[in-house]
Amino acid sequence: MAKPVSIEVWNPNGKYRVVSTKSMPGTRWINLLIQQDCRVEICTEKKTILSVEDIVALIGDKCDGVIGQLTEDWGEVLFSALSRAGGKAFSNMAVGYNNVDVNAANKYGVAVGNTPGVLTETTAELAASLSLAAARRIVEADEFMRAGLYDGWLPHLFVGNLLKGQTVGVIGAGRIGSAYARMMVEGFKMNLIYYDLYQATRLEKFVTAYGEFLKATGEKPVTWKRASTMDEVLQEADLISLHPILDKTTYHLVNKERLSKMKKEAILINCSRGPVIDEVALVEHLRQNPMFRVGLDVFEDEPYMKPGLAEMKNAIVVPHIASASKWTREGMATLAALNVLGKIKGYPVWSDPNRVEPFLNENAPPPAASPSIVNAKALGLPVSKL
Ligand SMILES: NC(=O)C1=CN([C@@H]2O[C@H](COP(=O)(O)OP(=O)(O)OC[C@H]3O[C@@H](n4cnc5c(N)ncnc54)[C@H](O)[C@@H]3O)[C@@H](O)[C@H]2O)C=CC1
Ligand SMILES: O=C(O)C(=O)CO
Repeated sequence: MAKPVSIEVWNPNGKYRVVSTKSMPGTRWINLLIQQDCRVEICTEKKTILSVEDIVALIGDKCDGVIGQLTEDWGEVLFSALSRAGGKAFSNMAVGYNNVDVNAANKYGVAVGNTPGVLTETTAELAASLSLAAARRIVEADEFMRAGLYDGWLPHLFVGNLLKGQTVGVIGAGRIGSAYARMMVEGFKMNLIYYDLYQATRLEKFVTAYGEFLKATGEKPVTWKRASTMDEVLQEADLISLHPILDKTTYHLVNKERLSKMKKEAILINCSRGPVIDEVALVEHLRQNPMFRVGLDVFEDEPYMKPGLAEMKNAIVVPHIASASKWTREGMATLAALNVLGKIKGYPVWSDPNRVEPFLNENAPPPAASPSIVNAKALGLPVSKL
C-alpha cells in the first residue's frame, strides 16, 4: 500500500479527476479543466522529483488523466496503474518525452501528450545566451568583478571570441535548432553548417534570403551548408549547439572521439538532453583544452554534475532553465492540460503540432482538440479537420 501524497484540490465536485504531479505556472490551465467539469488535484509534496511509488499513490483508484513532468519515469508501472484507475490520458509538461515509455502507454491504450512549439523561441534564446556568455566569458568576468579583482582595463583581460563571420554548427535542426540557427545567423552574421536526418528547407531558404539581403546592401553574405555527416559540423564550426531529441541514436552523440575532432577554441552548447554528451569525456576535454568552452543547460545525471565539471572555469552551467520564460511555462501548462482534457472529452487530435497558437490565445476558447499526442497514430485516434 503506497503512502498518501499531499494534494491541493480545485473544483471538488468535478466529474473527471485530473491529477497534476506538480504545481504549474499560471491559472488558465486550471480554469480550462474546471470549465469542462474536471476536479483538479495538484500534488503539493515538497520533494522536487516524485518517485514512481508517489505517483501510483496520486493516481489512486479512479483517475481520468495525469499531467506529469520530465523528471518522472513514466513506464509500465505508471501506465498500468493509470489504466486500472480508468485513465486514458497522460501529458508530459515538456516537448521532450524521453522519460516516457510510449510502447507501455500504447499497451494500455493511454494517449501521451507533449508541448511542442510554445517553447521553441524561449529555448533557442537560452542557447543563444549561453553561446554569447561562453564566447565573451561573461560568467568568469562576473566572478572576477565580484571578487574585487578588477584593478583596471588591460589589453588581455577576458579576451574571448568574435562570433561575426564565424561558423555556427547546429546538430538537430528541428524547431528549436532552426530557431537558434536563425538567431545566430541574423543576429551575429554567422555562417551556418547543420546536420539533421532531414533537410531543413525553411531554414536554408531563410539563410539564402538573408545572404542576398546582405549582399544587396553591400555586406558580405552569410552562407549555409547541410553536412552529410555530423563530424563535418564538428570539424568546421566554431560554435556548435546540440538540439536533437534524446533516443538510442543520440545517446553520447558527442563522445571523446568526437570532442577531439572539434577546434581547440570551439564552443559547445547543450540545451537538448544531458546524455547526448558523454559528460565524463567532456570534463576531461575541458581540462586538456582550456580555450574550449561549453554552455550546459542539461546534464547526464541530472540534477547532478559529473565530478570535476563544477570546477571548470571554461564551463557555464545552468539548471535546465531553457524553457523558463513566463509565457512559455504558462503555455506549456495549458497545452499539457488540453492534451489530457481532449482525450477525456473524446476530441480529435490537432492536425499540426507545430501550429499550437490557437490553443494559447487567452481571449478565445481553445479548439476542441488535443494539441499534441505523440502516439495518436499507434492508438488510431481521429485527427481534427480544423
Ligand atoms: N533544455 C530544455 O529546457 C529544453 C530541451 N528540449 C529538448 O530539445 C529537443 C528538441 O526539441 P524540438 O526542436 O522541439 O524537437 P524537433 O523534433 O523539432 O527537433 C529535433 C530534431 O532532431 C533531429 N534528430 C533526431 N535524431 C537525430 C540524430 N541522430 N542526429 C541528428 N539529428 C537528429 C530530428 O530530425 C529533428 O529535426 C526535445 O526533444 C527536448 O529533449 C526542448 C525544450 C526545452
Ligand atoms: O520541454 C522540454 O523538453 C524541456 O526540457 C522543458 O524545459
